[in-house]
Amino acid sequence: MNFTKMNGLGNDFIVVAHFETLPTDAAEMAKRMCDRHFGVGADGLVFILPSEHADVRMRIMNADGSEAEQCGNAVRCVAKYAFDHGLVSRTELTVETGAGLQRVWIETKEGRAHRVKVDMGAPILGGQAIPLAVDGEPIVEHPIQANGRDFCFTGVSMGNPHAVIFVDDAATFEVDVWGPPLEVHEMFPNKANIEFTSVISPKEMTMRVWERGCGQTYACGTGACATVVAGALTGRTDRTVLVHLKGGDLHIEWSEVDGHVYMTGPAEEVFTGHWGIR
Ligand SMILES: N[C@H](CCC[C@H](N)C(=O)O)C(=O)O
Repeated sequence: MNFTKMNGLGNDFIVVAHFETLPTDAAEMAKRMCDRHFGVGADGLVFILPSEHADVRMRIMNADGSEAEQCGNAVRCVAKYAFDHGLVSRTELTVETGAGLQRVWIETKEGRAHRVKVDMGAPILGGQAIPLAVDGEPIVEHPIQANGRDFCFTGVSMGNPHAVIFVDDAATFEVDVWGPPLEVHEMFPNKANIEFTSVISPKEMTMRVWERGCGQTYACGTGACATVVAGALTGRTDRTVLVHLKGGDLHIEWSEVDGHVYMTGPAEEVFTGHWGIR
């Protein structure tokens, strides 16, 4: 099976584009192929499929075999793949995801997709919709305890669940210690992606992330969107913010016009390969 290895700011994916529908063993494929010792190695396995409603459809499996509703970095990679490999000929396209229909705008460089802007839709802020084990809207700075330590989180869904926790210095925070117990906390019926964020200024933040089904990743597009929404909801930031991630920067705008969150960042193709013995 041929695949293409891509990433968005180091959040890396194995991209497969020749299936008509999701393979029945997609979860097992993801676990084997994403393994960084016995497989190709990646945060996720991404399928580009035909769509009746959009130019292409994306379905994404996390490295643990769970399917995610949405993935911002992967949408940028899918858009780049579709443009560079001729699935679409326009620099404006739509990608169908588990969160709905994403409008995408591609900026090219030397004839290839370079930076991609995605309309990630409106954030979902209701407790039951995220989902959280508490109701209300929005859920802002809500107390939560993990392994005896007290935190406060703001709940945001971009189609997938996020808990944004503001800390003094995200770049040095012990993500691998506190991410795991929070990911599976009973507050999150479908588990959650956990963002640890520090504010540099109203227009700049640093974020690190423990992703549901993957662990700490170099970047999380939906997480960066959730982080800016939480920053604005808590009065810490404006609605247009540059988010510094481990793998690089994302430009995020939570529009006051349509209430949608717009994410702009790079997408990269690194190599192609063949899975299985020829
Ligand atoms: N692990 C996430 C999916 C990938 C999200 C992230 N890689 C992004 O760029 O948005 C989840 O289970 O919701």
